[in-house]
Amino acid sequence: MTKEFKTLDDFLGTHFIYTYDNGWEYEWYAKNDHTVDYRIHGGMVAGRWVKDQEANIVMLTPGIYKVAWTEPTGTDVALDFLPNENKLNGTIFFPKWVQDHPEITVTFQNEHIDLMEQSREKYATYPKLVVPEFAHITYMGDAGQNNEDVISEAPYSGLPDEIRDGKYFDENYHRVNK
Ligand SMILES: C=Cc1ccc(O)cc1
Repeated sequence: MTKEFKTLDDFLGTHFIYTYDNGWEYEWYAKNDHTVDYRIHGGMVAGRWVKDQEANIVMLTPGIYKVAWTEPTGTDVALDFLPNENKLNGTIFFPKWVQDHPEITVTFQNEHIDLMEQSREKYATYPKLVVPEFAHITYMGDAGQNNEDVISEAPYSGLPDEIRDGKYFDENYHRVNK
């Protein structure tokens, strides 16, 4: 993808893969102006995936976007995307229990919201683990808004490469071999 990002509409519907400087690899989709989907390929909670997370999404100035949300786990996230420079800055604020029991969160969260809410009550919130990192964007795709094929299955080894190699989506940004 080579377009220059100027407006909020340029950002909405964009699908990203990026690697944080700490090595954590994330895949994230601006599904619409208030919703995000994502999949985690590397890092403390690799294997986790989420659809239809409500988020606040704004353009700060042409081509620079801020996204923030709070999760059922109690994890808070703030991302600043500079897609024209292939980079972003993200800060993740993990409650202590996610650091202590990451395996509880490594699932398709949408089917386990009750477990996330029970766990955030049962275990410790503090001290939080704050992870502020820059990331390098390794893939950008124009998926269009509300495309349910973008994040539609659990992460697996090699998936980011399939996407980057153009083997995962067809010309209409639908998943191949579905
Ligand atoms: C905890 C979720 C999350 C999703 C995307 C990202 O870049 C950082 C955190």
